[in-house]
Amino acid sequence: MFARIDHVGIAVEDLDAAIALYESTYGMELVYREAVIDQGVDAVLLDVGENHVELLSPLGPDTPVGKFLARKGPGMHHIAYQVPDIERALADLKAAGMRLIDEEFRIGIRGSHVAFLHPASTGGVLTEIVQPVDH
Ligand SMILES: CC[C@@H](C(=O)O)C(=O)SCCNC(=O)CCNC(=O)[C@H](O)C(C)(C)COP(=O)(O)OP(=O)(O)OC[C@H]1O[C@@H](n2cnc3c(N)ncnc32)[C@H](O)[C@@H]1OP(=O)(O)O
Ligand SMILES: [Co+2]
Repeated sequence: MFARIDHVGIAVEDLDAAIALYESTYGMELVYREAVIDQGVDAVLLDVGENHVELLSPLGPDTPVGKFLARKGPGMHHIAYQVPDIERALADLKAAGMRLIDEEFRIGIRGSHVAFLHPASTGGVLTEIVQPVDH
């Protein structure tokens, strides 16, 4: 079902400080930045080979990442798998008994089509599926 890991999402308090760590210390290249209002985050993508690290800082306390930071502090927030057909993947995952947060895809970073599975049905890992769009 999953083609590959698309990105790992990491919740941070201070986006610019985190970018400095990943760029200067790890030598990763920042390739994209966007405030994704629908998800309540300011987000960046950094290249790691063919995959990405996605750094996320909340646009407010009552957002998924804002609540996560208040509860757990900074750290790994989600894993995202690439799928070739997100509507098909959502139907298959629902049929397999997975708890979907999103019954239909939403628009994620860089215009990608994204949807989340609830951590209660994934062994505690917030899981995103992503169908990238061509640029
Ligand atoms: C940049 C855009 C996009 C992309 O293109 O890549 C993104 O990645 S956006 C990323 C931010 N958006 C989201 O996370 C959307 C999906 N998340 C949600 O809808 C919610 O966060 C949630 C998972 C449904 C939880 O919301 P809520 O129930 O309101 O939060 P609580 O704080 O009450 O927690 C309930 C329950 O869930 C556990 N939890 C919460 N977040 C995570 C997490 N990231 N990983 C694992 N578990 C998580 C939390 O610990 C609670 O557990 P219990 O205490 O056992 O009930
Ligand atoms: Co993500």
